[in-house]
Amino acid sequence: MESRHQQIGVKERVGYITRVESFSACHRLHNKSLSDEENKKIFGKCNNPHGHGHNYKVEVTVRGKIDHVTGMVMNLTDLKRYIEEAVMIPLDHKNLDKEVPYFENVVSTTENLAVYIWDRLLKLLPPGLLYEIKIHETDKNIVVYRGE
Ligand SMILES: Nc1nc2c(c(=O)[nH]1)N=C([C@H](O)[C@H](O)COP(=O)(O)OP(=O)(O)OP(=O)(O)O)CN2
Ligand SMILES: [Zn+2]
Repeated sequence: MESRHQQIGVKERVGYITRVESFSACHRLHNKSLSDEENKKIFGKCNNPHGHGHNYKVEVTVRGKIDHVTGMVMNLTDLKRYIEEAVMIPLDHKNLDKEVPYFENVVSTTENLAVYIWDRLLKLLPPGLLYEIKIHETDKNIVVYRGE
């Protein structure tokens, strides 16, 4: 069904808005179902038993219609609250493998971190808005996940 604005010929426009947050965490790349030798071979220095840390930067992008009344896809203040709940509270200053139950049996790669964040945000955001999670693990290592 056409909205009132479509009926009177006002063009519907779609926008993408992004909120960026940073958090610090430590981890170790290790798969419990593999031997120590296999883990060492696959993950190399990142399998060091004492772990290592990152200052992760997360970019959360939502996509949706720009509302004619508010001028917004969604209020960035609301997005900030959702990211606080889905990302900052569970992950900031945490040992991912030991303090985040999800990673007990899931290797804490940045790909899996992006899936974790996607799944948590999907439960909080209004339906159909979440578009992309981009994580900068380092300045050189960047992962994108779009829910596929
Ligand atoms: N596909 C993936 N590969 C790797 C991941 C990952 O999450 N997904 N993670 C790591 C390590 O966690 C590691 O911290 C990255 O190390 P490194 O490549 O050494 O990081 P830098 O780019 O900062 O190092 P430079 O020495 O400056 O190149 C490994 N692989
Ligand atoms: Zn790492």
